[in-house]
Amino acid sequence: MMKKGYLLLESGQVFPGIRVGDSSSVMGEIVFNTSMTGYQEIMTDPSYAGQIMTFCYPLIGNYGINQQDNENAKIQMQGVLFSNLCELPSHYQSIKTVDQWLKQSGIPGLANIDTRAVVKAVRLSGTMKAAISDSPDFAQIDWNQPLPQDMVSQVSTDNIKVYEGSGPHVVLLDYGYKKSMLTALLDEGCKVTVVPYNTNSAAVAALHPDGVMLSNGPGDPAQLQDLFGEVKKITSSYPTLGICLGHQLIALAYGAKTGKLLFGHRGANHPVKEMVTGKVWMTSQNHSYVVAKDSVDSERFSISYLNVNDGSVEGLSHKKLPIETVQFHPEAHPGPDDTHPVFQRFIHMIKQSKGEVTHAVTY
Ligand SMILES: NC(=O)CC[C@H](N)C(=O)O
Repeated sequence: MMKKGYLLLESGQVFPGIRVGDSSSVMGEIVFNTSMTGYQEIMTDPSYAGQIMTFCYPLIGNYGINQQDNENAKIQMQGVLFSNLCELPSHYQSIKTVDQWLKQSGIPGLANIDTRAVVKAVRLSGTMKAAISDSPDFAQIDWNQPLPQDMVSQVSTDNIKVYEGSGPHVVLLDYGYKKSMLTALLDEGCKVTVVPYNTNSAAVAALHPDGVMLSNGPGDPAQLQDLFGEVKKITSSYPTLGICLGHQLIALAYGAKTGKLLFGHRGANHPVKEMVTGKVWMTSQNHSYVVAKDSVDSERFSISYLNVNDGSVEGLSHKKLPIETVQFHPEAHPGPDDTHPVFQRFIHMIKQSKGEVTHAVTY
């Protein structure tokens, strides 16, 4: 029998639904994603740790869950909200339903939620605390309870992992990396060494990298200030690519500030303008925080990409050192991979620094 459940928002609204997945009650920060495809990739993106995620697209689960599309071994989000969740998927690669997967993973969800109304509430009040509960009683929730903190240490790897390749050696600092970032580097022939998020500059140097990449990850980048000093040392020593949280950390390490958007950018069609060419690319995004434009030291960095919708900073380029950063996700999954050349230009930058190529990067 279908069991009732409720989504409660800190702003006071209560939305009835049907319990799916695990039967636990949770609190998290409510966010929404507008992608029309890629629910398995979204649900396994570690940057959602601590959050309750709302799927705007009304039909989820139709092609089931397969063995290929996970971006991380686990679902890291606190909970998930659906409008219409498919119970009978149809796809030759499907091995289970979304509901079965959530149950096995211990993650609670709600289906039959009026997700359009939820998204309108979040757009109005911003990301806020939310709870998934068996009861609609607002007073039973301890709204003062702090949201999960220090999530990067929970989603990062504990040990070093090496992926062989014949090309440049890239050390990937793992703040909760998506598998597709690793795959993008391996597809370009790189050897990749994945290291824990708090690996210091001496330990990175001992691995003799040709370049370093700083991954995406959950939470507020400004709370990771203990890492800024080492991030600055590492990134000033090797050609660097920073993606999403990695981009934010590099900006902070060089003295810029970050702020929080009202409800963030989460979806697969966020337009960004590449400043060098004037071209607009469609990008995949998942973030709440942004680098404050006025805080960027223009002597050192140029803004390489801007968001077309709200003018926010989407990328930085160091004027002297080989450091490139992007707020969007060039690895896609889900979403368009039109910005995959970001990885190719990173590798070009590595080859330039080794003297293997002399011509300038092409756009
Ligand atoms: N995908 C990411 O790396 C997200 C970065 C950061 N947690 C934010 O929300 O802005």
